[in-house]
Amino acid sequence: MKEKEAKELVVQAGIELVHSGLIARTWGNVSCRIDQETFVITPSGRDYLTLTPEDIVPVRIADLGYEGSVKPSSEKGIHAEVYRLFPEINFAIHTHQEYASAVSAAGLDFMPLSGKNEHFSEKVLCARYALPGTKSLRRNVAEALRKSTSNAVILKHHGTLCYGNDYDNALKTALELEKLCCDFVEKPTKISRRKPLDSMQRDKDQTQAGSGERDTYQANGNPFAYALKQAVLEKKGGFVLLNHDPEVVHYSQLTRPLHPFLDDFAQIVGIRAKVAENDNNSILKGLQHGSAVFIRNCGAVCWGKNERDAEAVSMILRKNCRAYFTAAIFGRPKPINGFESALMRLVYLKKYSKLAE
Ligand SMILES: O=C(CO)[C@@H](O)[C@@H](O)COP(=O)(O)O
Repeated sequence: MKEKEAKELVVQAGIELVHSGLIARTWGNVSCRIDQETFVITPSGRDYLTLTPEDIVPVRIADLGYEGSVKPSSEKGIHAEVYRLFPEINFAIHTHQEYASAVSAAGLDFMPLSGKNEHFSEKVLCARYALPGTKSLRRNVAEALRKSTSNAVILKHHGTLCYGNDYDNALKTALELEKLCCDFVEKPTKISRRKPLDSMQRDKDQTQAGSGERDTYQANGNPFAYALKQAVLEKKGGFVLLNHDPEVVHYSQLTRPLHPFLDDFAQIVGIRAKVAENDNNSILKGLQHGSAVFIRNCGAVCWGKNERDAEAVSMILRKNCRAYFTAAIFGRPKPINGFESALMRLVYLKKYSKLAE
Protein backbone atom coordinates (compact mmCIF):
# COMPACT_ATOMS: atom_id res chain seq x y z
CA MET A 1 0.00 0.00 0.00
CA LYS A 2 1.29 3.52 -0.75
CA GLU A 3 2.47 5.47 2.31
CA LYS A 4 0.01 8.33 1.79
CA GLU A 5 -2.95 5.92 1.52
CA ALA A 6 -1.82 3.97 4.59
CA LYS A 7 -1.50 7.15 6.68
CA GLU A 8 -4.96 8.33 5.67
CA LEU A 9 -6.42 4.92 6.51
CA VAL A 10 -4.82 4.92 9.99
CA VAL A 11 -6.22 8.40 10.73
CA GLN A 12 -9.70 7.30 9.63
CA ALA A 13 -9.43 4.02 11.54
CA GLY A 14 -8.43 5.86 14.73
CA ILE A 15 -11.56 8.02 14.53
CA GLU A 16 -13.82 5.03 13.86
CA LEU A 17 -12.23 3.00 16.66
CA VAL A 18 -12.84 5.84 19.14
CA HIS A 19 -16.48 6.07 18.05
CA SER A 20 -16.82 2.28 18.38
CA GLY A 21 -15.54 2.50 21.98
CA LEU A 22 -12.68 0.09 21.29
CA ILE A 23 -10.07 2.77 21.95
CA ALA A 24 -10.29 6.04 23.92
CA ARG A 25 -8.37 9.29 24.15
CA THR A 26 -4.66 8.41 23.70
CA TRP A 27 -4.76 4.75 24.70
CA GLY A 28 -4.17 2.00 22.26
CA ASN A 29 -2.49 2.40 18.88
CA VAL A 30 -3.20 1.65 15.24
CA SER A 31 -0.87 0.59 12.40
CA CYS A 32 -0.92 -0.38 8.73
CA ARG A 33 1.67 -2.24 6.70
CA ILE A 34 3.19 -0.51 3.66
CA ASP A 35 5.43 -3.39 2.49
CA GLN A 36 7.62 -6.19 3.86
CA GLU A 37 10.01 -3.61 5.41
CA THR A 38 7.83 -0.78 6.68
CA PHE A 39 4.55 0.05 8.44
CA VAL A 40 2.96 3.32 9.58
CA ILE A 41 1.66 3.82 13.14
CA THR A 42 -0.10 6.43 15.27
CA PRO A 43 2.12 8.84 17.25
CA SER A 44 2.65 8.35 20.99
CA GLY A 45 0.34 10.05 23.48
CA ARG A 46 -1.83 11.86 20.96
CA ASP A 47 -5.64 12.08 20.93
CA TYR A 48 -6.97 10.15 17.90
CA LEU A 49 -9.53 12.86 17.12
CA THR A 50 -6.75 15.41 16.51
CA LEU A 51 -4.55 13.37 14.16
CA THR A 52 -3.70 14.24 10.54
CA PRO A 53 -1.81 12.02 8.02
CA GLU A 54 1.34 14.05 8.74
CA ASP A 55 1.24 12.79 12.35
CA ILE A 56 1.33 9.13 11.27
CA VAL A 57 4.89 7.74 11.46
CA PRO A 58 6.58 5.26 9.05
CA VAL A 59 8.58 2.70 11.08
CA ARG A 60 11.03 0.02 9.90
CA ILE A 61 9.98 -3.50 10.91
CA ALA A 62 13.58 -4.73 11.27
CA ASP A 63 14.94 -2.13 13.74
CA LEU A 64 11.95 0.12 14.63
CA GLY A 65 13.86 3.00 13.06
CA TYR A 66 11.96 6.13 11.97
CA GLU A 67 12.68 9.57 10.59
CA GLY A 68 11.47 13.02 11.71
CA SER A 69 10.48 14.57 15.04
CA VAL A 70 7.10 12.90 15.64
CA LYS A 71 7.57 10.05 18.16
CA PRO A 72 5.79 6.86 17.04
CA SER A 73 3.69 4.82 19.44
CA SER A 74 5.55 3.38 22.43
CA GLU A 75 4.04 0.04 21.39
CA LYS A 76 5.57 0.04 17.87
CA GLY A 77 7.52 -3.10 18.85
CA ILE A 78 4.46 -5.34 19.24
CA HIS A 79 3.08 -4.10 15.91
CA ALA A 80 6.45 -4.87 14.25
CA GLU A 81 6.24 -8.42 15.62
CA VAL A 82 2.86 -8.93 13.94
CA TYR A 83 4.21 -7.78 10.56
CA ARG A 84 7.43 -9.75 10.97
CA LEU A 85 5.71 -13.03 11.88
CA PHE A 86 2.69 -12.82 9.57
CA PRO A 87 3.50 -11.63 6.00
CA GLU A 88 -0.20 -11.83 5.08
CA ILE A 89 -1.25 -9.41 7.85
CA ASN A 90 -1.56 -5.73 6.86
CA PHE A 91 -3.34 -4.01 9.77
CA ALA A 92 -3.01 -4.14 13.57
CA ILE A 93 -4.89 -2.52 16.46
CA HIS A 94 -3.80 -2.40 20.12
CA THR A 95 -6.76 -1.66 22.41
CA HIS A 96 -7.62 -1.35 26.11
CA GLN A 97 -11.16 -2.54 25.39
CA GLU A 98 -13.19 -3.25 28.53
CA TYR A 99 -14.17 -6.91 28.53
CA ALA A 100 -10.96 -8.20 26.97
CA SER A 101 -9.12 -6.18 29.64
CA ALA A 102 -11.17 -7.96 32.31
CA VAL A 103 -10.10 -11.32 30.87
CA SER A 104 -6.49 -10.04 30.71
CA ALA A 105 -6.50 -9.70 34.53
CA ALA A 106 -7.91 -13.15 35.26
CA GLY A 107 -4.53 -14.89 35.37
CA LEU A 108 -5.40 -17.17 32.44
CA ASP A 109 -2.91 -18.36 29.81
CA PHE A 110 -5.70 -18.45 27.23
CA MET A 111 -9.42 -17.80 26.85
CA PRO A 112 -11.21 -20.92 25.52
CA LEU A 113 -13.73 -20.45 22.69
CA SER A 114 -16.61 -22.73 21.76
CA GLY A 115 -16.56 -22.19 18.02
CA LYS A 116 -14.10 -21.38 15.22
CA ASN A 117 -14.40 -18.86 12.40
CA GLU A 118 -12.21 -16.84 10.05
CA HIS A 119 -10.87 -14.68 12.92
CA PHE A 120 -10.67 -17.13 15.82
CA SER A 121 -9.71 -20.74 16.49
CA GLU A 122 -10.57 -22.59 19.71
CA LYS A 123 -8.65 -20.21 21.98
CA VAL A 124 -7.18 -16.70 22.35
CA LEU A 125 -3.73 -16.77 23.97
CA CYS A 126 -2.76 -14.38 26.80
CA ALA A 127 0.77 -12.93 26.55
CA ARG A 128 2.77 -12.83 29.79
CA TYR A 129 2.73 -9.48 31.60
CA ALA A 130 5.41 -6.81 31.19
CA LEU A 131 5.36 -3.03 31.52
CA PRO A 132 3.87 -1.18 28.54
CA GLY A 133 6.20 -0.07 25.76
CA THR A 134 9.08 -2.30 26.91
CA LYS A 135 11.27 -4.88 25.13
CA SER A 136 10.01 -7.44 27.66
CA LEU A 137 6.43 -6.81 26.57
CA ARG A 138 7.49 -7.14 22.93
CA ARG A 139 9.23 -10.46 23.74
CA ASN A 140 6.19 -11.79 25.59
CA VAL A 141 3.79 -10.75 22.83
CA ALA A 142 6.04 -12.32 20.14
CA GLU A 143 6.04 -15.57 22.16
CA ALA A 144 2.22 -15.58 22.16
CA LEU A 145 1.95 -14.53 18.50
CA ARG A 146 4.17 -17.41 17.41
CA LYS A 147 1.73 -19.86 19.01
CA SER A 148 -1.46 -17.98 18.16
CA THR A 149 -4.09 -19.64 15.96
CA SER A 150 -6.48 -16.65 16.24
CA ASN A 151 -6.07 -13.15 14.81
CA ALA A 152 -5.72 -11.67 18.29
CA VAL A 153 -3.77 -12.10 21.51
CA ILE A 154 -4.65 -10.69 24.93
CA LEU A 155 -1.91 -8.82 26.84
CA LYS A 156 -2.13 -9.69 30.55
CA HIS A 157 -3.18 -6.76 32.76
CA HIS A 158 -3.19 -4.49 29.71
CA GLY A 159 -5.42 -5.02 26.69
CA THR A 160 -5.39 -6.69 23.27
CA LEU A 161 -3.55 -6.88 19.97
CA CYS A 162 -5.91 -7.61 17.06
CA TYR A 163 -4.86 -7.92 13.42
CA GLY A 164 -6.09 -8.80 9.95
CA ASN A 165 -5.23 -8.78 6.25
CA ASP A 166 -6.95 -5.37 6.06
CA TYR A 167 -8.50 -2.75 8.36
CA ASP A 168 -11.99 -4.17 8.02
CA ASN A 169 -10.90 -7.63 9.21
CA ALA A 170 -8.77 -6.23 12.04
CA LEU A 171 -11.74 -4.14 13.22
CA LYS A 172 -14.12 -7.11 12.97
CA THR A 173 -11.65 -9.20 15.00
CA ALA A 174 -11.47 -6.57 17.78
CA LEU A 175 -15.25 -6.13 17.92
CA GLU A 176 -15.87 -9.88 17.95
CA LEU A 177 -13.19 -10.42 20.61
CA GLU A 178 -14.98 -7.89 22.84
CA LYS A 179 -18.26 -9.78 22.48
CA LEU A 180 -16.58 -13.14 23.13
CA CYS A 181 -14.92 -11.70 26.26
CA CYS A 182 -18.21 -10.13 27.40
CA ASP A 183 -19.92 -13.53 27.18
CA PHE A 184 -16.95 -15.22 28.87
CA VAL A 185 -16.92 -12.71 31.78
CA GLU A 186 -20.59 -11.84 32.28
CA LYS A 187 -21.93 -15.30 33.11
CA PRO A 188 -19.63 -16.15 36.06
CA THR A 189 -19.34 -12.61 37.45
CA LYS A 190 -23.14 -12.12 37.44
CA ILE A 191 -22.68 -8.34 37.20
CA SER A 192 -25.52 -6.70 35.30
CA ARG A 193 -25.06 -7.31 31.60
CA ARG A 194 -24.50 -4.35 29.36
CA LYS A 195 -23.79 -4.24 25.67
CA PRO A 196 -19.99 -4.05 25.31
CA LEU A 197 -18.63 -0.70 24.20
CA ASP A 198 -21.86 1.12 25.01
CA SER A 199 -20.68 1.38 28.58
CA MET A 200 -18.22 4.10 27.62
CA GLN A 201 -21.08 6.19 26.29
CA ARG A 202 -22.96 5.73 29.54
CA ASP A 203 -20.23 7.66 31.32
CA LYS A 204 -21.50 10.71 29.54
CA ASP A 205 -25.01 10.24 30.95
CA GLN A 206 -23.92 9.45 34.44
CA THR A 207 -24.60 11.63 37.46
CA GLN A 208 -21.89 14.20 37.72
CA ALA A 209 -20.89 17.16 39.82
CA GLY A 210 -18.74 19.47 37.84
CA SER A 211 -17.68 23.06 37.91
CA GLY A 212 -18.79 25.42 35.21
CA GLU A 213 -21.99 25.70 33.25
CA ARG A 214 -23.44 22.33 34.33
CA ASP A 215 -23.37 23.07 38.02
CA THR A 216 -26.66 21.36 38.73
CA TYR A 217 -26.15 18.18 40.69
CA GLN A 218 -28.50 15.44 39.54
CA ALA A 219 -28.05 12.96 42.34
CA ASN A 220 -31.66 13.24 43.50
CA GLY A 221 -30.88 16.74 44.80
CA ASN A 222 -28.86 15.12 47.54
CA PRO A 223 -27.46 18.06 49.58
CA PHE A 224 -24.64 15.80 50.81
CA ALA A 225 -23.52 15.21 47.26
CA TYR A 226 -23.54 18.93 46.48
CA ALA A 227 -21.55 19.72 49.63
CA LEU A 228 -19.13 16.91 48.74
CA LYS A 229 -18.61 18.34 45.28
CA GLN A 230 -17.93 21.78 46.71
CA ALA A 231 -15.48 20.38 49.26
CA VAL A 232 -13.52 18.48 46.60
CA LEU A 233 -13.47 21.41 44.16
CA GLU A 234 -12.31 23.80 46.90
CA LYS A 235 -9.45 21.42 47.76
CA LYS A 236 -8.43 20.25 44.28
CA GLY A 237 -10.21 22.38 41.69
CA GLY A 238 -10.75 20.58 38.39
CA PHE A 239 -13.83 18.42 37.79
CA VAL A 240 -15.67 15.91 39.97
CA LEU A 241 -17.82 12.99 38.82
CA LEU A 242 -19.75 10.45 40.90
CA ASN A 243 -19.70 6.92 39.52
CA HIS A 244 -22.65 4.64 40.38
CA ASP A 245 -21.88 1.85 37.90
CA PRO A 246 -22.91 -1.59 39.26
CA GLU A 247 -19.28 -2.80 39.29
CA VAL A 248 -18.20 0.31 41.22
CA VAL A 249 -21.06 0.17 43.74
CA HIS A 250 -20.32 -3.55 44.12
CA TYR A 251 -16.70 -2.82 44.99
CA SER A 252 -17.65 0.06 47.33
CA GLN A 253 -19.31 -2.58 49.54
CA LEU A 254 -15.88 -4.11 50.23
CA THR A 255 -13.27 -2.70 52.60
CA ARG A 256 -9.90 -3.25 50.92
CA PRO A 257 -8.45 -0.54 48.63
CA LEU A 258 -8.66 -1.42 44.92
CA HIS A 259 -5.21 -1.95 43.41
CA PRO A 260 -4.28 -1.83 39.70
CA PHE A 261 -5.33 -4.92 37.79
CA LEU A 262 -4.80 -2.97 34.56
CA ASP A 263 -1.97 -0.73 33.33
CA ASP A 264 -4.18 2.24 32.58
CA PHE A 265 -5.62 2.20 36.14
CA ALA A 266 -2.09 2.54 37.56
CA GLN A 267 -1.31 5.31 35.10
CA ILE A 268 -4.50 7.36 35.22
CA VAL A 269 -6.16 6.59 38.58
CA GLY A 270 -3.17 5.76 40.78
CA ILE A 271 -1.60 2.93 42.80
CA ARG A 272 -4.81 2.36 44.75
CA ALA A 273 -8.37 3.62 45.26
CA LYS A 274 -9.38 3.52 48.92
CA VAL A 275 -12.87 2.87 50.35
CA ALA A 276 -13.85 5.91 52.47
CA GLU A 277 -16.64 6.30 54.96
CA ASN A 278 -19.51 8.48 53.82
CA ASP A 279 -18.15 11.77 55.15
CA ASN A 280 -16.30 14.57 53.39
CA ASN A 281 -13.08 14.36 55.42
CA SER A 282 -12.60 10.64 54.74
CA ILE A 283 -13.37 11.18 51.06
CA LEU A 284 -10.97 14.11 50.71
CA LYS A 285 -8.28 12.07 52.45
CA GLY A 286 -8.85 9.27 49.97
CA LEU A 287 -8.25 11.68 47.08
CA GLN A 288 -4.91 12.91 48.39
CA HIS A 289 -2.78 10.50 46.36
CA GLY A 290 -5.07 9.40 43.57
CA SER A 291 -7.89 10.39 41.25
CA ALA A 292 -10.65 8.20 42.68
CA VAL A 293 -12.01 7.12 46.05
CA PHE A 294 -14.92 4.77 46.80
CA ILE A 295 -17.72 5.96 49.09
CA ARG A 296 -18.81 2.97 51.14
CA ASN A 297 -21.91 1.34 49.65
CA CYS A 298 -22.52 4.32 47.32
CA GLY A 299 -20.08 4.24 44.43
CA ALA A 300 -17.03 6.42 43.90
CA VAL A 301 -15.83 9.98 43.47
CA CYS A 302 -13.73 10.47 40.31
CA TRP A 303 -11.58 13.57 39.92
CA GLY A 304 -9.84 15.06 36.89
CA LYS A 305 -8.24 18.37 36.01
CA ASN A 306 -11.04 18.73 33.44
CA GLU A 307 -14.25 16.97 32.45
CA ARG A 308 -12.64 14.57 29.94
CA ASP A 309 -10.02 13.51 32.46
CA ALA A 310 -12.69 12.92 35.13
CA GLU A 311 -14.67 10.81 32.63
CA ALA A 312 -11.55 8.81 31.77
CA VAL A 313 -10.91 8.15 35.47
CA SER A 314 -14.53 7.05 35.86
CA MET A 315 -14.40 4.67 32.89
CA ILE A 316 -11.06 3.15 33.94
CA LEU A 317 -12.24 2.74 37.55
CA ARG A 318 -15.22 0.73 36.30
CA LYS A 319 -12.95 -1.33 34.01
CA ASN A 320 -10.60 -2.12 36.90
CA CYS A 321 -13.49 -3.11 39.17
CA ARG A 322 -14.71 -5.51 36.48
CA ALA A 323 -11.17 -6.86 36.10
CA TYR A 324 -10.98 -7.43 39.88
CA PHE A 325 -14.29 -9.35 40.00
CA THR A 326 -13.33 -11.38 36.92
CA ALA A 327 -9.98 -12.28 38.51
CA ALA A 328 -11.76 -13.17 41.76
CA ILE A 329 -14.11 -15.55 39.92
CA PHE A 330 -11.12 -17.38 38.43
CA GLY A 331 -9.58 -17.49 41.88
CA ARG A 332 -6.60 -15.35 41.00
CA PRO A 333 -7.21 -11.71 42.07
CA LYS A 334 -3.52 -10.78 41.79
CA PRO A 335 -2.93 -7.09 40.90
CA ILE A 336 0.10 -5.66 39.13
CA ASN A 337 2.95 -5.45 41.65
CA GLY A 338 3.30 -2.24 43.62
CA PHE A 339 6.67 -1.16 42.22
CA GLU A 340 5.55 -1.50 38.60
CA SER A 341 2.29 0.33 39.37
CA ALA A 342 4.19 3.19 41.02
CA LEU A 343 6.62 3.37 38.09
CA MET A 344 3.77 3.54 35.55
CA ARG A 345 2.04 6.24 37.60
CA LEU A 346 5.26 8.29 37.79
CA VAL A 347 6.00 8.00 34.06
CA TYR A 348 2.39 8.87 33.24
CA LEU A 349 2.29 11.99 35.44
CA LYS A 350 5.76 13.25 34.50
CA LYS A 351 5.79 12.39 30.82
CA TYR A 352 3.04 10.52 29.01
CA SER A 353 0.10 12.66 30.19
CA LYS A 354 1.82 15.78 28.90
CA LEU A 355 2.21 14.47 25.35
CA ALA A 356 -1.46 15.02 24.60
CA GLU A 357 -1.39 18.65 25.80
O1 LIG B 1 -0.75 1.73 27.80
C1 LIG B 1 -0.02 2.38 27.06
C2 LIG B 1 0.65 3.60 27.56
O2 LIG B 1 1.83 3.22 28.21
C3 LIG B 1 0.17 1.96 25.65
O3 LIG B 1 -0.05 0.58 25.53
C4 LIG B 1 -0.83 2.63 24.73
O4 LIG B 1 -2.11 2.53 25.24
C5 LIG B 1 -0.51 4.06 24.45
O5 LIG B 1 0.77 4.15 23.92
P1 LIG B 1 1.10 5.22 22.77
O6 LIG B 1 0.31 6.48 23.04
O7 LIG B 1 0.71 4.60 21.46
O8 LIG B 1 2.60 5.44 22.90
